[in-house]
Amino acid sequence: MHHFSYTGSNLHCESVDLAAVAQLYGTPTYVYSAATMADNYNRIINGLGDLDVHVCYAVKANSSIAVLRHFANLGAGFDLVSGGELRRVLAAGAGLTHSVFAGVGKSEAEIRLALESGIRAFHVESEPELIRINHVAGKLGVKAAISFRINPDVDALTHAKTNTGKADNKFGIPIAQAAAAYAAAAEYPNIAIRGVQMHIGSQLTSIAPFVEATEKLAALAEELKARHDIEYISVGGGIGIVYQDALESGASKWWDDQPEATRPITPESYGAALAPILKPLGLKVLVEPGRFMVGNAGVLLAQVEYLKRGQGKNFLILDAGMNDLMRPAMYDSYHQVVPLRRNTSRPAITADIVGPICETGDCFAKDRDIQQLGEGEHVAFMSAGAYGYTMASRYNSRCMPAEVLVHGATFDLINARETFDNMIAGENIPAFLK
Ligand SMILES: Cc1ncc(COP(=O)(O)O)c(C=O)c1O
Ligand SMILES: N[C@@H](CCCC[NH3+])C(=O)O
Repeated sequence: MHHFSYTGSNLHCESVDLAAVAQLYGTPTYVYSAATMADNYNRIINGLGDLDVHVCYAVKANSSIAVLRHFANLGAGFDLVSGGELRRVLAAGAGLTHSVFAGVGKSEAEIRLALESGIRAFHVESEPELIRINHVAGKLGVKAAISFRINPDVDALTHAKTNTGKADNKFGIPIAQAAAAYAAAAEYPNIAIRGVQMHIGSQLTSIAPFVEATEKLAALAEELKARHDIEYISVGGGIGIVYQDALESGASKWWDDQPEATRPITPESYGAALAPILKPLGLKVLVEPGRFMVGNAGVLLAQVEYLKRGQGKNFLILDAGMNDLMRPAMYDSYHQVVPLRRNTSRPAITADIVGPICETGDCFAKDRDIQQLGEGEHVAFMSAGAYGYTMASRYNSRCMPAEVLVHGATFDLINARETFDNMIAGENIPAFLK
């Protein structure tokens, strides 16, 4: 259940009129609902209720420091993939006792920072990485806790760019080599084995790949338990969310109407399918959801610059571009676009919804039916809370957008819009050019 709906003709987030946010802070601006994030966290916990479960929220989905603080307050740990994410979690005032560090290219500096900050475990993706972690831990005089990320060679049946658990993906140790990798790890003096981990892909809309991969990982964990100190099994993230008609889909009815292949997984169906496989292991269970926790908890507000009437084509030109919300350009992703002020007496138009960037790919939607809108009016991109701001860039020398967090009837600016001065600061002209 998300907390975005029309009250009268105005789109609200919780009890806040989003037009008021756009008015006060301008656009493009991301707006997040604290209540939706809390609901999502609780649904994951309850969905897996039967297990000794800990949520490691995948920071890459939305790394705003206020959002991290919110999840830390709810009891979550974090799934990190860089020193930058680690520093943001510390800046949020959270410890790393329940946090894990993933990624195929951990640098020596990142490993050192994670060890010094008390990371719970590294999720190791190759033998050279293990050697490096052992080396850095030795220099610091500590033992590094590790789990291997296992590549189970399962097709997640998602977009080719978000499949991560097939043999030809760069991620993880092939499952056939796992037992040998653990045996080798046990010989390193500065390494302590803690568990097994996988992550097969993102935006999964079918439960079957989760089940297949979890069965493979659970069998491996069972085998390893006899020889190693296996404390937990981490099943990664990947739970898909609703993008199509997101605004009407607060209730579960929408999911039930969908054909099996496109029906997003619910935490309840996910828990019901995985718990019987995981429970007999008697291990702690980690989950690393990113998108599910924040995706439907955020929107991107944008303003109409122009309605351009082209040759047999309308273009609704916004002040948000692909640099602000990259998903449509990168994955052809669908985001519902709705007016902040709904006016049913207005005619509908069919238009390409585009941004100001000098790229043909700067197109959010092709031939989309939308209420006619003019200069200065506002729209919201639904389901933009995950991989929105975190994938934004300054392309075309545009400033990073603002971020706002709604809590009931109040809202706070949690990240101010970048200024031109800020964007330029730090660069300099070398002497030979002066
Ligand atoms: C290791 C790991 N865990 C968790 C996630 C979060 O995935 P999602 O946002 O699909 O839940 C990712 C990103 O795909 C990941 O690489
Ligand atoms: N960033 C992607 C998904 C990849 C998740 C990280 N491995 C998205 O916007 O949907």
